[in-house]
Amino acid sequence: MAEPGEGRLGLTILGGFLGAGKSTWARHQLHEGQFARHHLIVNEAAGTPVDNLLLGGAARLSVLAGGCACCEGLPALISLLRHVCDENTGAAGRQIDGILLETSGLADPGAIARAIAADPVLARHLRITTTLVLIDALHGLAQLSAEPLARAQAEAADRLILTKAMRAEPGAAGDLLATLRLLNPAADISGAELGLAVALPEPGTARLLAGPERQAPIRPWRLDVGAEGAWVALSTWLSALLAARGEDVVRVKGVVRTPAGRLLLQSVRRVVQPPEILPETELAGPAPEEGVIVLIGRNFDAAMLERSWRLFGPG
Ligand SMILES: Nc1nc2c(ncn2[C@@H]2O[C@H](COP(=O)(O)OP(=O)(O)OP(=O)(O)O)[C@@H](O)[C@H]2O)c(=O)[nH]1
Repeated sequence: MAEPGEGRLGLTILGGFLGAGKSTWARHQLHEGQFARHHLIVNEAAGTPVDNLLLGGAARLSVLAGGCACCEGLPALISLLRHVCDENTGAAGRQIDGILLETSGLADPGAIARAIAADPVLARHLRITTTLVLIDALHGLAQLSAEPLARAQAEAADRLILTKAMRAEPGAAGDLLATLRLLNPAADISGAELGLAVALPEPGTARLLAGPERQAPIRPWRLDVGAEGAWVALSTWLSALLAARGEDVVRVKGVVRTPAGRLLLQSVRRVVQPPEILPETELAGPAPEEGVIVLIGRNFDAAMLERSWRLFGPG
C-alpha cells in the first residue's frame, strides 16, 4: 500500500534571522553537491535581491523579492510552489528531486508550513521534509531575547544549526546552545562554520529570556548610492551609521561597482563583513542592481537616510 506522502515533492525550508548565514550555508551545500537536483527558491524582503548572487551553483533558481514569504509575499510563494509542482507532474515527469526554500530573515518558517498545509493543491503535491533554522552564534542570544520572531523561528525548526560557531566566544555559544535546547527540546542541533559542519560548544547555562518589549517593525530601506567611485564614502558612511544607530541597523547589504570589480558589501548588526568581489560571469536569477544599498532595520525614514548619505557621499 502506498505511504501517505509518497510521490509528493519534498520541500526543505531554510530559515533563520537576518544575516544568520542562510545563503552562505546553502552555497556551501551546493558546492558539496547537496541539493544538486533541487529547485532553489530565494526569498528576500527587500525589492533588490542580493542572495542569488551567492547561489550561482543552483541548477534551477527562482527569486521572490520585495515581500517576506510568510506574510505579504505569501501569495507569490504559493503560486510559485504550485507552478514548480505543476512542472514536475504530468507527461514530462519529475525533473527535480525536491525544493529548497531560503526564506527571508524576517520570515517565520512555521507560518509558511501552515500556509502550505492549508493549501489544497500544495498539500497534495508537497511535503515538508525538514525545517532547518540557522542561529547566529555571535548574535543569537541577543536576538532570542529581543526579537519574538527569532524565537518563533527557533521554535519552528526540526533542525537547528549554530552558524559562525568558530567565531563565537565558547562560553556565550554554550549558553546559546543550552537556551536553544530549552526553547526547542525536540530539534536536532549541530554547528557550522561557513557551511562546514563543526563541533558544538560545551552546553552552558540557559539564559532566561525576558519578554521582548514592543518595538517598531523591522523593514527594508533602499538607498541609491550611485555609480562607481562611491566605495570609500560608502564604507565611511556605514561605519558612522553603525556607530550612531547600530542598535537600529539589523542588516545592510548591497552591490557597488569599484575599479576592482563588483563588490558585495554587507554587515550583520555592528559587524561589517569583509567585502567580497563578485564574479562578472552570468549568475542565476536577476542581475543585481549596482549602486543600491539595502538597509534592514527599524526607526528609519527614507529622507533621513538620504540626508545622512549626502553628508558623506561623493560630490
Ligand atoms: N565566520 C563566519 N561568517 C559567516 C558564517 N555564515 C555566514 N557568515 C557571514 O555572515 C554574513 C551574512 O551571511 P549570509 O549567508 O548572507 O546570511 P543570510 O542569512 O543569507 O542573510 P539574509 O538573507 O540577509 O538574512 C556574510 O558576511 C557571511 O560571510 C559562518 O558560519 N562563519
